[in-house]
Formats: sequence, C-alpha cells, structure tokens
Amino acid sequence: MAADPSVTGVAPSLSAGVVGSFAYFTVKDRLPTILTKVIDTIHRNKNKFFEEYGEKGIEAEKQTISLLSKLRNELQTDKPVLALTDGLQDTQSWNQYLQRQQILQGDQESVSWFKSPWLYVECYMYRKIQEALWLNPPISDYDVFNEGKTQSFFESQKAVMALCTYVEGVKKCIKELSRNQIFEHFIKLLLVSLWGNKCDLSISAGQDNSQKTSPLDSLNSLQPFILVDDSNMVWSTLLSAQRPGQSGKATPVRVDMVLDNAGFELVTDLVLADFLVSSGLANEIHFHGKSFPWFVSDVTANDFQWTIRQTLAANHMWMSKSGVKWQGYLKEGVWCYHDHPFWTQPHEFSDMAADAPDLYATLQGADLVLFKGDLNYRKLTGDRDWDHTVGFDTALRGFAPAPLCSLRTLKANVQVGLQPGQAEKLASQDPDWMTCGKYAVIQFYTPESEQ
Ligand SMILES: O=P(O)(O)OC[C@@]1(O)O[C@H](CO)[C@@H](O)[C@@H]1O
Ligand SMILES: [Mn+2]
Repeated sequence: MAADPSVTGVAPSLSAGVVGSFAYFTVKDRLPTILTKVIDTIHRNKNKFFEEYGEKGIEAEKQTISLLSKLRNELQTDKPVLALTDGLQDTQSWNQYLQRQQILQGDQESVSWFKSPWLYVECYMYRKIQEALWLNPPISDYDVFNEGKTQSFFESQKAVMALCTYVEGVKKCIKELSRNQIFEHFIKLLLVSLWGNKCDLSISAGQDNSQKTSPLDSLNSLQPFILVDDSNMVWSTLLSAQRPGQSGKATPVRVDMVLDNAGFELVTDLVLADFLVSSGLANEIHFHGKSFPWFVSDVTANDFQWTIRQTLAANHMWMSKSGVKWQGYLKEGVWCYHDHPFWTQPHEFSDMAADAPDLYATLQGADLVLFKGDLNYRKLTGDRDWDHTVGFDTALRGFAPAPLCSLRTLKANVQVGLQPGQAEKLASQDPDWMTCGKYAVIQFYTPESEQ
C-alpha cells in the first residue's frame, strides 16, 4: 500500500490505476503505440540486418520482435512486471527495484502495468526494449529511435542555422559587451533551450506564425506561457559562483546539464553551453545523457557525437564554426559527456544520494545543475500527485546536490510551486494545461536557502 499522504505529507505516485488519468491513457494507449512503432522499425530494417549479418540478422530480428510483441501483450493485459534477464550492468539494480516495489505493493502479482507507479512502468518499458535487443546479437546495439532523432535534427535546419548565426555573432563581440548585454543574451538562450524541450519546436504558441525559422523571434510571444520564471535566480547563482580562488586565480565555474531530447533541443543546449563558456559565466560544462536509447528521443553518447559532427560538417559557415568550437571544447576537456546508469533507471531523484552516491557526489561538484525536460521534472518531484501550491523544495524531498533549475515544458500532470489560484485559472482556460506542451517552467532551488 502506498504511504498515506495525509500521514506522511508525501503525495501518492501518479499511476495508471487512476482510470481516466493522463497516466492511464499513456499506459493504455501511448505506450502500446510506441512499442508497435518500435516493432515496425525493427521489421522495416530486416533487409538491412540481413545485408549486414546474414541469416543471424534475420533470426535476431525475428526473436527481438517476438520478445517485444510478448511485452506489448503483457502491457495491454496488465500482467505482472517481470525481472530482467539480460545481465547488463544495471540489471541487478532494476531487479532490486522490482523487489522493493513488490514489498511496497504487497506481492509479486500486484506489481503490474496498471497497478504500479506510472514512472516505474514507463521507464521499465524502455529498459525491456533494451533487453529485447541486448538478448539478440548481432543487433544488440541497434538504436530503434535513431531515425526519429536524426529526422528532428534535419527538419530543424533553418532554426539551427538561425541559432548558430546568432550565437556566433554574439561571441564575435563578446569582449565589448556590458554585463547587462550579457544578461540579455543569456536569458534569450536560456529561453531557447527551454522551448527547445517542446521537441518538435512548435514555437507558434497558438499563433499562426509557426513557420518562423528562428526560435529567437517567438520568445516574447511565448513569455505568457511560462508559469514559473526563476531565470533571475539562475543568473545570480552564476554571478555569485564567480569567485577568486586562494591564489587570486578564479576557481573554475562548473555548470552541469542533464540533457533531454536529441535533435533540435540538443542543439539549443549546446548553443547555451557554448555561450556560458564564451561569456566567461562558466568554465566547465558537464553534460549528462542516457546510456541506451530512452523515451524515444533522449540523447545517447552516439547522438551527442553525431550532432556535433553534423553541425561541424554543415554547409553553413556559422553552423560549421559552432561545431568546430564544440569539438574543441570536448578535446580540451572544457566540455565533457557522462552517461551514468542512474539516468536510465526508474528512481525518483530523491533516491539518488542512497542509490547512486557516486553520481550525487559528481553533481555536488557543480555550481549549477540544469535539468532539461518533462521526465526529469517528474523524477525531481517523484512523479507524485502534489497539490500545485506545494513548494518545489518540498517536492524535491531532500534532493539538493547543488543549486538546480528545471527547464521544462509541461507534458505530464505533475506541477508544484504555483501561486494559489494559478492552477485553477489555467484549468479554466486550458483543461489540458499540464499535458499539452504549451506551458513551461524555469523552476529553481538552491540548498543555500536551507541555511
Ligand atoms: O522528458 P521529455 O522528453 O520532455 O518528455 C517525456 C514525456 O513527457 O513524454 C511523455 C508525455 O506524454 C511522458 O511520458 C514523459 O515524461
Ligand atoms: Mn525526452
């Protein structure tokens, strides 16, 4: 039984057990649809597997599809969640989590797709896709989501060109800019990274100008859709991190970016990271991606390298200049990329200190951690049915490795830190305000406020 929120003060986890809820429709409709698309993608590449691997490729394709079809049936008929059998580095952690859930819910049978927390079963589905591939060499490292991620990059070329042109223009005169001018550019690029999380970058915000090429042109029209705007706190955190070290030499300022989607959103994150370093607001950027294909469009190491290579090789001067700079940052160690297994596990972030102390310690080394996207927000707040006026600090439940900020467009029905009456007003204007992707938050928390 879930803890009684009236006793513990902790809201219950969102679950597909609530018929008619967003979680219910996600598990009932969207997840089977995603699984079907995965099966179709594998089937569509059958000939490619044959060309590359001969009969072994055909057999692997057949077995993988059989495992995924079985998974889809288990999902659709609310069968018990099963332990993983692929012996990967995180298998033990996943199976321990399942045991914890079974104890919490009473027995093995009750841990199932529609009776367990939405966050758990949705993460579990993506890990089971990985298991199905992993168990079937030689297609074990095939990225079933690759086509969608590369397409997002190619379809947003005009926006990428506009963005690289803008940031290269700013970088060229960065030494002459006043602090206020730096602030203006910082806010713009923070907003572009925020709205990049719409993934498809439908920047129209309801207007008819969605064919606009530059993401910078629509920032003003999108401003009213930002429900919490702590961007000034992010700015002051960066400024206060500028501190002379003992030897008078400034100690490096480090910003960590917990990434979300590949494609255009990743470019907006790389552009923001480039500006942070070029402006001197930060000296080191640590990127955190996923160690295997995750939630359809999330960034893997392959996507990260591919995106930088594509930008560098573009037949566009400013894109290419940006790509060269980004590759240089990686070579010099000014930028580095990590993909800790914790990011592709089902845990709420309040579990990190206990379940991934090494990662928690890494994040404690940052002066600021930016969390991109909706899934990260769900994990920051435990994917719980909090009252909307509950404080962000309460929902974080002790997760505080460093000053942190969520840059998130709302695509799931969890949102805290709103003003009294704000949620009610939104619901009267837009019944699906929490899941339509039109609204966003820039929500900040710092452990310093605890002192
Ligand atoms: O983390 P992102 O990429 O912003 O969004 C991912 C996500 O919002 O997509 C679905 C919404 O329908 C949710 O299951 C999941 O949280
Ligand atoms: Mn994502």
